[in-house]
Parts: sequence; structure tokens; C-alpha cells
Amino acid sequence: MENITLNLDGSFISKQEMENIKSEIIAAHELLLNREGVSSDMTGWIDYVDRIGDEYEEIMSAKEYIKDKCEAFIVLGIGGSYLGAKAAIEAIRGDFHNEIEKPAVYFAGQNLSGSYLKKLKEVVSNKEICLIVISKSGTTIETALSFRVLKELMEEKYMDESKKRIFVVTDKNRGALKKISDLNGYKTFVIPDDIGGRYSVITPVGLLPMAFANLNVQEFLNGLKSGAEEYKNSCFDENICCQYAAARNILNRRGKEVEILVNYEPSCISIAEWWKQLFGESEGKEGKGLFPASLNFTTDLHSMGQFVQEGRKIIFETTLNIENRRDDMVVPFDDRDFDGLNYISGKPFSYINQKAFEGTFMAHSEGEVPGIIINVPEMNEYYLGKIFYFFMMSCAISGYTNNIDPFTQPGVEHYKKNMFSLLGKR
Ligand SMILES: O=P(O)(O)OC[C@H]1O[C@H](O)[C@H](O)[C@@H](O)[C@@H]1O
Repeated sequence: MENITLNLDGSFISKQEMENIKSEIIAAHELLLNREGVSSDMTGWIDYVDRIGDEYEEIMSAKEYIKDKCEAFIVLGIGGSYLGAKAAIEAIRGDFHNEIEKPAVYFAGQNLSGSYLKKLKEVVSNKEICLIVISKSGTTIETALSFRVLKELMEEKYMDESKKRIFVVTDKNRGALKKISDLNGYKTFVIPDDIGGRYSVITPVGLLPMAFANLNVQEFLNGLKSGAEEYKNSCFDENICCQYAAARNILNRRGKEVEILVNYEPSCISIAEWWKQLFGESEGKEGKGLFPASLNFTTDLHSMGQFVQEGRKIIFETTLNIENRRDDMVVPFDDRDFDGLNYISGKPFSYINQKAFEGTFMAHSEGEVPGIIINVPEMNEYYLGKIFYFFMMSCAISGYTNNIDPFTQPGVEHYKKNMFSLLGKR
């Protein structure tokens, strides 16, 4: 079977540099798997897929329940409580999926914009809907406020039946969301204590929205399983998580400050958004960490390509290369060849996109921008599960190697404290 592969040929990293860092990486990997590193009580994601148990059946029966009742559903959540589901649904259902497939999927609770919420209410008011409210802490203000508004809408629309159309994913015991859920009898799913927000896409946080959106959850779990199995290998030369973590740390130590995750498929843009939270919150602490950024090519080659090519040499690029595309188009032949493009008529767009990638990679390499390539055979649920797992494992190894705790996010509280005090919270 084809597999996810890592190509470091354009990374400007020598064999010797890899050799030198090997022992540190292996030690970090070992700490992680033996659960001996800092915050080891937050490493439940490593084997969650083997412990999922009844949760899977319950997700499937919730999906069955809403199947004929919903034209649309809204996922309320922020950060780790929505990015993974959004990434998965967009990557699998593809561009314009809400116009093409039912149920349509909307997101709320990820901002404080009244205008966004008002428009969303207008969009869904004539549709049959249900809600999935996701918050591990159960107290996040963006999600809680949006839930206030949409709960009211649900109650006006469905009265008592609204209780059956609201699904909650939260902590087992704690938080306001848990309380309100118990009070109203909403169907509730649990985010395990030992899995933090940005590692939670593999729990009901990601799985419930994926199931409602008709993604093949079993295949996603198979991908996770395959990742868990393959990436526990402690042989550096056989484990691409170890190699990717090594490459990032080598480049960082050499003075690179920004890692850009690049993709060439618009439907994969949100994978990069999920990845940014994963690496940003995990590694950005104690004055350390690579700044995780993302660019979408070829679109952004026409805006940011200049900087990557000739700007400050603080960047390296990691390309998510989807090798086979399911849908494609062929360039039509034109009798008059008014744009001079007949020389590529008959060629699939995927071929041209691939050549754009190769040309860009060469150009950036000539501009001394190190390039890492992660090859994904195709974008389906299986490889999506595996790539999520690949990034989570790589991130934890990378964080331990850099001597930080990859499972906390103390800095995020700072803005919240100020905001609450400005709002007059007592
Ligand atoms: O799931 P919640 O508790 O609502 O948290 C949602 C998000 O917000 C927080 O501020 C954290 O920085 C994130 O790590 C988390 O994913």
C-alpha cells in the first residue's frame, strides 16, 4: 500500500547534521512513548484510537438520528475545538461542498463578531438544523456567547425538540457547558482528561462533526491506527516523525524562524490552520519556537512569493504534496489559440499544478530557502487520519527536543484576563 513519505533532499541538511541530532530525537521519542516527559498526563492521544470503545457507536447513532432531520448543522467551537473538524470536512468534501452536498456545515463560536452571527442566523433560519457545541473547558467566551444566541434560535424554532437537536462535546464532569447539558438532557460526548484541545481532533471533537458531514469515520480511525502503529518505531531512519522533528530543530538552531506549510489545493487550506495551532501553541513558549505560517500556492505566489524568494532568510518551507487528485479537469483546445496556451491543451490541471510545484521548489531552493516535502498519496479519510497523527507525534517529539512542554498554553490566558477585566467581570 502507498504511504505518506518525507523528502528532505531540498532541506540543505547534511547527513552529519542528522547524525548529530539523532540521539536527542530518539530520547524525546522515548520520553513521549514511555510517558515520562513533562505533562505526560496529556498524552492520551497516543493510543486513544485503541480505547475509543462505545464512543464510536454513539457517534454513529447520533448521525443516524440527524440524518433525515437536518439540512444543515452548525459546529460551535474555537481553536482545537473546531479547526480539525473544519480541516477534515473541507479536505474530504472539497471546494464548494456546502453548495453541492447535504447537510451543509457552518461554523460559529470561533469569533466575537455580531455581524457574523447575524448573517449565520439568516442563512440557517429557513433550514432544518442541529447544533454541535464543543468546548473542553466549557467556559470559552466565544463559544458560550454564540451558543446563547443559537440556543435561543433553536428553542424558538423547535421548542422542546430543540433538546434532541443539540449535541455537546465537553469535559466529563467540569464546566458550564456540562452543567447546561445535564440540565437540558442534551446528548453529550466526552473529551478525555488526558487529551488537550489541539490534539483532540481524533476524539468526538473531530469525529462527531465528521460523521454528521458523512465522512467515513471508520477509515479515518484506520488511518490513525496505522499512524500509531508505524510512528511508535524507535528506529530514527524508519520513523518520518522523528526525521521531520529533527529537520525542524536543525533549521531552527541554524537561525530559521518561520516554517511555512504550503499546499497547492484550496480545499486543504484549513489543514494548515489546524497545523498552525498545533505547532504554535505547542512550541511558542519561553521565547522559543518556530513561527508556523501557511501559504496557499499557486494563489499566494502572486502575493507572498516575492518575500519567500528574496526576502529575509528566516524561512523554510514544508510542502504538503497531495500526489493523486480525485477530481480533475483537462485544458481545452482552442482553434485560435488566442492566449498561446495550446501547447498544454489536453493536459490535466493536476499535471500543470505539479509542474508549478516543481518549478517553485527549484526557484525557492535557488533562493536558499530550505524545502521539506511531505507526500500524501491522496486526500481521503485514511490518509487524513494518518497525516493528523503524523503531525501530532512530530510536534510532541519536536517540543521535547526543544526542551519545552508541548502540552500547555499558559500565554493564551493573558488576553483573556485583560478582556474580562475591561468587560467588568467580577
Ligand atoms: O475547547 P475550549 O476549552 O473551548 O478551548 C478552545 C481553545 O481555546 C483556548 O484558549 C486554548 O488556547 C486552545 O488550546 C483551545 O483549543
